[in-house]
Amino acid sequence: MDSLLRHMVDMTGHRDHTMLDISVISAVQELSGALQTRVLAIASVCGQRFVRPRACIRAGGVACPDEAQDGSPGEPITAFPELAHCLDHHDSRAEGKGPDGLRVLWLPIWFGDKAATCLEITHHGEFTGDTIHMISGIVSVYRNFQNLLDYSERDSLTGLLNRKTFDDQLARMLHAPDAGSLVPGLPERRHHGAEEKQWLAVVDVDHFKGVNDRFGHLYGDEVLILVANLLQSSFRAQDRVFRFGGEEFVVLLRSTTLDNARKIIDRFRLDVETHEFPQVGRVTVSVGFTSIRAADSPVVTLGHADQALYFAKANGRNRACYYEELLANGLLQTIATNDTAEFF
Ligand SMILES: Nc1nc2c(ncn2[C@@H]2O[C@H](COP(=O)(O)OP(=O)(O)OP(=O)(O)O)[C@@H](O)[C@H]2O)c(=O)[nH]1
Repeated sequence: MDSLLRHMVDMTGHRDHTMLDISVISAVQELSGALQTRVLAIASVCGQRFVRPRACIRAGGVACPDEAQDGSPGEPITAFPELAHCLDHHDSRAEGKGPDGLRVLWLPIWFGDKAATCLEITHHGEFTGDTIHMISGIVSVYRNFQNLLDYSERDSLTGLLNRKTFDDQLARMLHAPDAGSLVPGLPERRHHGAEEKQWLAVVDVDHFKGVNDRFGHLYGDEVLILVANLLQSSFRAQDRVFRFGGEEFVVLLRSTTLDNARKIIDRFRLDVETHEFPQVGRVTVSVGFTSIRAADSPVVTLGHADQALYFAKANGRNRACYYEELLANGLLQTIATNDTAEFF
């Protein structure tokens, strides 16, 4: 009992998903006497489900697969038939027996009808009812705590990531390889001769004050929610979309060429322009975007995209402007930036 309490205190003391994962698998590993415990991430890429280990503990040591080393979405779900069946039937757990006689228990972490995470426990012998009961209890605490962490990282109106998580996500993106091109069975998206980079785009709703003034804040909020939905459907799963506050959004685009970044951003701009917003009608957005260089601080990169955004605003709105191009054409000038200055 002491040991269980100690683990509960440890699990609920973290404010970071990776540390929470490690403390959960440490608890399960020790309390169930398992051979191996893993946290598996379940992701859907181009309609296919993949399973990727996010954290793993084996024989007393923690080994955490590093995103920087492993950009692949993982193994296809077909390699885990019992888990696939369990997910399809919304079951709380699945058990399997390996060719070596080892028993495996999978416990998906359900949020409504979605499970993006699963615990996998490998054991010498059969799992007793008591062990399953104890692990299920830990999974419930894990789920509640993951929920709390998610809540603190997301904007309550749109459900997008909030500003607080931006620096962390930017660092992850800079250090992770191109996940999209590593999907097994799918053609690589690389373009011969064209350089793939990471991109940052700042999106701002045009004349949004006018929307609030004419239709009221409730309709203004509705516009923000619909723009957030269009952002999420326009960009890929490996990109990241944030609401920075007010009517301003930021997108991190992972590993693509300038031509593609332009196309994706412009397709989104057009999606907004052609969307029929209830009551409000037509809404447009302006976008400023720039390439992300590891040498630049987040503040400098945001400043560049922001300069391009202001250019778009000052030159007709409802357009996407590329910072480096404006600079090369003499339409913008480099601004000496104090790295510690707050742009937003
Ligand atoms: N409904 C709603 N309005 C918000 C929210 N956050 C900020 N706003 C409003 O967004 C408006 C932003 O207006 P401005 O910064 O003047 O910009 P704009 O009218 O969009 O004009 P341009 O950006 O120059 O095209 C302000 O009226 C804010 O009150 C929110 O969460 N909900």
